[in-house]
Amino acid sequence: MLVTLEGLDGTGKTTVWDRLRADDAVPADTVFTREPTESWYGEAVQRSIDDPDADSLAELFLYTADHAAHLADTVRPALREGRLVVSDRYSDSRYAYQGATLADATDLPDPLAYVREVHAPWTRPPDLTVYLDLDPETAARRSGATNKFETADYLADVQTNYERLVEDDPERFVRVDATQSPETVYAAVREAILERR
Ligand SMILES: Nc1ncnc2c1ncn2[C@@H]1O[C@H](COP(=O)(O)OP(=O)(O)O)[C@@H](O)[C@H]1O
Ligand SMILES: Cc1cn([C@H]2C[C@H](O)[C@@H](COP(=O)(O)OP(=O)(O)O)O2)c(=O)[nH]c1=O
Repeated sequence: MLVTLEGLDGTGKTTVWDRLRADDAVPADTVFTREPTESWYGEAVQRSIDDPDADSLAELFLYTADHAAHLADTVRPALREGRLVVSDRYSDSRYAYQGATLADATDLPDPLAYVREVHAPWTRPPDLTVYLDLDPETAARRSGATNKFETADYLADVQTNYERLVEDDPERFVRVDATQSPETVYAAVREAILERR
């Protein structure tokens, strides 16, 4: 089963992901992974994140290349072995974030739909996506605004895109209110994952 953690920067995804790793109720052979990855593709993505002048379309394809390699070398092999895979960010991050960036930078009529179309023929959709729901102002504050994506204005557009993704696929998503304490958020995520397994 493929579980993904999604939400704006600063919503607590990595906090939850770390706690899951230490949870005895989670199968010991679970694969914990993330996007951007630690590979050289992920390093190329990181260079683009750090470049305020990066071309938005080029950036989409860097993230997408990282996703393709991640699927081939980590996600698909683990799923073939019947293991649980938990990814801190996955393709919905591209649909939501690059959907927002490309809306500003290009004349694409529906950037979110375009990014989904690019993925559709070859990606592996998650079985369950936990969406950590938080207002853009708190998200920007918690994330410390350390990169170009972490401004409340931009995150508001990203949030609108996430809402559209949830609306289009309500059965895949479980929404968790990320304004709650870390303990309460974790308990809700844990229950959602263990229930579906
Ligand atoms: N439920 C929560 N309430 C308040 N602060 C939180 C909560 N979860 C995480 N944090 C804090 O918010 C910051 C961002 O958390 P992090 O897990 O790195 O988010 P993300 O991976 O979604 O960017 C960290 O300082 C973390 O300790
Ligand atoms: C995976 C992914 C991340 N991002 C962005 C979101 C983050 O601002 C940045 C780095 O991701 P990440 O390291 O997960 O940030 P955080 O822990 O703060 O949530 O890359 C995209 O724009 N598209 C993508 O496909």
